[in-house]
Amino acid sequence: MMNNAAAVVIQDLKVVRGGTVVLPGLSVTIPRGRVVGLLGPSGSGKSTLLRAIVGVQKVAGGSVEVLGEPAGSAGLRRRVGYVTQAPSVYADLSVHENAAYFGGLVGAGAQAVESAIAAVDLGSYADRRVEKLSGGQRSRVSLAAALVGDPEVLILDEPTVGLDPVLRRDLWELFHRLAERGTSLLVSSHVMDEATRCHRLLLMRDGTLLADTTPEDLLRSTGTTDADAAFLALIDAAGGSR
Ligand SMILES: Nc1ncnc2c1ncn2[C@@H]1O[C@H](COP(=O)(O)OP(=O)(O)OP(=O)(O)O)[C@@H](O)[C@H]1O
Repeated sequence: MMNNAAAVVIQDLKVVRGGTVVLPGLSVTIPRGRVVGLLGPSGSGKSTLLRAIVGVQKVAGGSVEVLGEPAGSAGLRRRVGYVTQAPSVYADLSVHENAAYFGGLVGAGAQAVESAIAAVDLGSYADRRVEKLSGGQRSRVSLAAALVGDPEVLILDEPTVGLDPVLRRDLWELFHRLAERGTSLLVSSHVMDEATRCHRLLLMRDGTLLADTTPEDLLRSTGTTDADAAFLALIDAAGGSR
C-alpha cells in the first residue's frame, strides 16, 4: 500500500525469536515529520519492532514498508538512521573521527560532521577517544554517527537511557528540531514520563499495541494525570495484569 503521508507502514507483522512469538501480528502507521514515542515495559517487543523497521530482523509474516520501499531495501540505507541501545561506534577513535568515518560512508561533508557533533553537544569532546567518555557521552556519539547523514527517518532505541535530566531535555529538543525540518523520528523508551514529549505515542505490551494515540488523548481517555497511571489504566482495561 502506498501512503505518501506515512514514513512507515506495518501490516500484520509477525516475529518469532528463539521459538517465542514476540510480535504476533502488529499493524501500525508512523507519520512523517513527527516525533513518535514507542513506549512499553522491558521485553514488550520495542527493540524487535525497531529492528524490523530498519530491516535487520528476520520476520515470520506481514509487511514493513519504509518511505514506500520494503524495510531493509538498499535504497533506504542512506535514508534511514538507526541508533541501537548499545553504542555502536569505534572506541579507539575520537568523537570527530567516528563522525567523519560514518559521514564518509554516506557522502556527508565536513560541515555535516561538525553539525552532528554540535547537535549532540559534544563539541568540547570532539578530539577525545570514545573509550575515554562516559556511557551517556558514548551513546551521544552513536547518535551523532546516525545524524551525520541527515536521514529522513531516524529510529532511536532508548536514546535517553543513562542521561541526566538536562541532557534528556536537550535531546528531546533536538528531536523536535529534526521533526520540524521534516525528519520522521521513532523513539523507544520505557520511561513513561517521556511520553509527554512526543507528538504521537505507541504503547506496547507483550508484542501488541495497547494504544496509538497522542499524549493529550491518552490522559483524557484514561482519566489520568500522568503517563504511568494512564499505562496502568490501559492494562487494566485490556484485561488485567496477566
Ligand atoms: N535474540 C533473542 N532471542 C530470543 N528471544 C529474544 C531475543 N532478543 C529478544 N528476545 C525476546 O523478545 C522479547 C522482546 O524483546 P525486545 O528486546 O524487543 O523488548 P524491548 O521492549 O525492547 O525490551 P527492553 O526495553 O528491555 O529493551 C523478549 O521477550 C525477549 O526476551
